[in-house]
Amino acid sequence: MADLAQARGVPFFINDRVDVAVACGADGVHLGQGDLPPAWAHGLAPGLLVGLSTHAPAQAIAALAEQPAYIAAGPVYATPTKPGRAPAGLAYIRQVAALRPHVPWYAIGGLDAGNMHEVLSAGARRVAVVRAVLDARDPAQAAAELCAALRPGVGT
Ligand SMILES: Cc1ncc(COP(=O)(O)OP(=O)(O)O)c(N)n1
Ligand SMILES: Cc1nc(C(=O)O)sc1CCOP(=O)(O)O
Repeated sequence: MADLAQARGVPFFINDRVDVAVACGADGVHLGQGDLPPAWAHGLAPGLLVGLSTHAPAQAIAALAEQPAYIAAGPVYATPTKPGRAPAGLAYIRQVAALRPHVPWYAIGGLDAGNMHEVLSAGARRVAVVRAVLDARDPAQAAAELCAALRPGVGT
């Protein structure tokens, strides 16, 4: 996977596991609130990029102080991919946008081409999705529709 991503110029992140990220030559590791603290990841693997999940304004502020490569903000909507996790809502997206993060940030959770305009209106410019692509009958078509919804007017 690392080789495939590198050949296409796509950053390759491993979820949760710093050791696996280092072992496979990944560009970075994604850490949730219950995972290894980001400072530990930086200490254990100084060259490794670190992405961070956040679910509330205080977490976003703390995450942005940890030299992240990016942060994720969500879940915007309740999603079966994260059962039991309370939605942070569009209000949280507005709050993160108001922080004017100095690194890329991604809205996540319950997003698809049909509701993309809502997170765009709330200030997000990047999104991460699971079901919108993985559950689609035609994942390539679904990805193209997401790109079109994310950048209205581009390519039309
Ligand atoms: C951008 C992005 N967000 C979330 C994840 C994975 O998150 P997960 O480990 O399922 O949950 P958290 O504990 O991080 O909230 C990811 N890989 N990338
Ligand atoms: C992996 C993940 N992280 C979230 C967070 O809020 O940090 S929500 C989420 C699930 C996203 O899946 P779907 O696009 O199917 O809703």
